[in-house]
Amino acid sequence: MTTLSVIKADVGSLPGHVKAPNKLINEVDRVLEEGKDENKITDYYIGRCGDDIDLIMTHDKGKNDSDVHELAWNSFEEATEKAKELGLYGAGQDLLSDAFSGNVRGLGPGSAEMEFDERESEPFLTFLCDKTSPSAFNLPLFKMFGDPSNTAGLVLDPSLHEGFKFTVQDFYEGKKADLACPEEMYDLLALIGISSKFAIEEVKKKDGEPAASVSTEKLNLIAGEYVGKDDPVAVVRCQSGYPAVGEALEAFSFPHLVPGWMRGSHNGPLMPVSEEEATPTRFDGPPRVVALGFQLNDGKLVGPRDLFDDPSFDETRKKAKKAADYMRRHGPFQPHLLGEDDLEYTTLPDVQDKLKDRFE
Ligand SMILES: O=P(O)(O)OC[C@H]1O[C@](O)(COP(=O)(O)O)[C@@H](O)[C@@H]1O
Ligand SMILES: [Mg+2]
Repeated sequence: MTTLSVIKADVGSLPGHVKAPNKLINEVDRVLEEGKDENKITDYYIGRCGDDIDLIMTHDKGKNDSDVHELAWNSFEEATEKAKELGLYGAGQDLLSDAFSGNVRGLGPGSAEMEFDERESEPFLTFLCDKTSPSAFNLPLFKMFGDPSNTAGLVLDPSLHEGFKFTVQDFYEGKKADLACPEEMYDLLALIGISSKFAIEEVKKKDGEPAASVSTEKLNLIAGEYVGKDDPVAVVRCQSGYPAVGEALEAFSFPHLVPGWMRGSHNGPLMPVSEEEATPTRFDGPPRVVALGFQLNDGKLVGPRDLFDDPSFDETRKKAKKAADYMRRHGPFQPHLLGEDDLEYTTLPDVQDKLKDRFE
């Protein structure tokens, strides 16, 4: 069996929250290379989206393996030291604990993992986001795995025709439910449309084979205060029984509104960009998503191909820029400003606290 572990964290960037510089990537690279030499992991690629560093790792140790998670944690710690040395902004921001214990879950970094027997040919995609929340994947994952107007294979290909199972997480209650699509599509949509409360955590085939996995850690809920956005990652298997690469990418052709952007407090369009252009600038955004495509070959990573680095996504980017203009015109008003539930873990309640006594 091969395990795919994508573990990410923001441990410092420049200037402000724009981009994790190469000097941090070099630190992470050194630690992962050592881990590879010591057979802790089989292979790795270091991706980047804005101020977030995304470790795409393969191994045979299963999900939540403490050696693999510790390796990721150590690499982020080394990068934090470098960030401090360079005086970068937000050095060590997502390392919410002083020490590693067992697994990165609950300690700050986000992780999306899946374990499977490699098919004869195993294409998969990783989607890396900045300035948004895990629920940003609700709409595109529904489109990929549940919507025949996006994924033609759901209608045309007998190996997809059965549909998929979605695991939905209520991130305030910490509980999960499995819903089958197409049978329970309306129930599924009744939940995942509420992006302030529910996030898709996994998608599986009806026989339980993994299809997609999302990092659903909510940093603010872990820390109990605003400590930056969760900036999630997702892994999606493609072809032969799964959405084709182009069907998975098509789900991002509409720049839908997602929570995040400036101060994690605004709705804005999710803009698909190349790794090179994953540098959120305007109003710290708009929120970005990068798509890296790989083939797995006996646990080794072949690739990546930077998939949104393509003119067919120019119109989406244009639309995102128009939507960004339109949303910005609302200034501090909703619906540009997030709904009340989402704002609870931002810095706004501190301001509102001061005004409590003014109400009679
Ligand atoms: O100035 P501070 O305290 O870092 O907080 C504001 C910053 O937080 C952010 O929301 C952080 O974004 P990230 O989650 O990508 O780190 C930025 O938009 C904003 O500049
Ligand atoms: Mg970020």
